[in-house]
Amino acid sequence: MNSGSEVNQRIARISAHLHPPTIQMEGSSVLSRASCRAKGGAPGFKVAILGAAGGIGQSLSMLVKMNPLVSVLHLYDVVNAPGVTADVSHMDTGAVVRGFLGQQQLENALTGMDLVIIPAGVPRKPGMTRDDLFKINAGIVKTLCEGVAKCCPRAIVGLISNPVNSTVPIAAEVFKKAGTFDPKKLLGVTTLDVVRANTFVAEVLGIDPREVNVPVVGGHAGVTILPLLSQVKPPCSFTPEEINYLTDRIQNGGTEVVEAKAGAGSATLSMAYAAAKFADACLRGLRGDAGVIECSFVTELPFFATKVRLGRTGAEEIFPLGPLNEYERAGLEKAKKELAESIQKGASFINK
Ligand SMILES: NC(=O)C1=CN([C@@H]2O[C@H](COP(=O)(O)OP(=O)(O)OC[C@H]3O[C@@H](n4cnc5c(N)ncnc54)[C@H](O)[C@@H]3O)[C@@H](O)[C@H]2O)C=CC1
Ligand SMILES: O=C([O-])CC(=O)C(=O)O
Repeated sequence: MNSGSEVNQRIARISAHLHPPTIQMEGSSVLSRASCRAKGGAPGFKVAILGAAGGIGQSLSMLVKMNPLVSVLHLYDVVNAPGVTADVSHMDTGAVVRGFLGQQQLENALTGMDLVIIPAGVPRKPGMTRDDLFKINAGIVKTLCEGVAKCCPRAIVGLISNPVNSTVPIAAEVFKKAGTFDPKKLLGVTTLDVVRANTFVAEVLGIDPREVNVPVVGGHAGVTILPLLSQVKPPCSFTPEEINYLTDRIQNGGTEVVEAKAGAGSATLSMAYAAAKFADACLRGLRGDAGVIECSFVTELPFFATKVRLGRTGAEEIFPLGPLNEYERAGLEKAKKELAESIQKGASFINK
């Protein structure tokens, strides 16, 4: 007969096999990475996602884990990081995944990163504007960017947290204060506006969205989102009704999702897809690929989403808007006015 303690020991041994310690949570006592032969270190880039357990963060973590350019993926959140890390780490793709939970692990999450994507923060509910999120998200972005300034000041930062028109200026001021500001490295993620514009234009034209490229400039809220329908590729023309319909749908795409979700948040899946595209473009730029061109909210001009060329040092070239028609020029004036207020609001949050 086995004694009770022998049985317990056998159960412990068996369960150690059933639950091998592969969840690489920072500071976890059950970890024994040292006992594994894999040491990481494969060629590739190191990417951190801050807010990885959220609606965007989870899908984005999965998509970034699938990117062959990524060798190390750090998943940070203030809740549920262990679960998401365990889950994503079982995918048989190259990137080594490590999880980080809570503020005391932020610095370890950020150290050595090449690219930091930030979808941390609260999303909208029906009836809210993106600006209504400022109160909560401004402080979250400030804290996370202070971490970036301290631990990976040379990383490219892709800011998703809303209101982007104000959170990017907040990040810029945090980096300026820390003496680490590099305008090439700070980008607001507006890719979802381009993704939506491509989809809606393709629908109107009856063509494949993968063949369409719509530049969307300005900012990321309402009238500040300015699709340049006169510069669509492949070249095409629209009726005035089509232009009104498309401009309105692209500018209000976020609200369309918020209302359809009826209180359960805002766009997460299409946003994760867009952010994964954005991250891939940044990494191709860092690798030195030629001709990586994306629309993104940059801090020069100052603060404006426009076409940029991504390279080894970030947004290396900012393209002019190109010829605008009268409709677009009027839209630009409206966008500039609202943008100026949002930028000012973000900057003065830091320089109060
Ligand atoms: N730029 C864009 O095009 C888009 C931006 N967004 C914005 O992205 C943000 C996130 O949206 P969802 O993922 O749907 O929200 P969510 O609520 O599902 O997830 C947010 C995550 O952030 C985490 N978080 C909160 N405070 C944090 C902190 N101090 N440090 C680290 N993580 C923290 C939460 O624990 C949560 O897991 C929102 O502000 C939303 O408005 C959403 C869609 C598109
Ligand atoms: O609309 C929102 O609140 C989320 C967002 O930025 C978008 O979907 O474009």
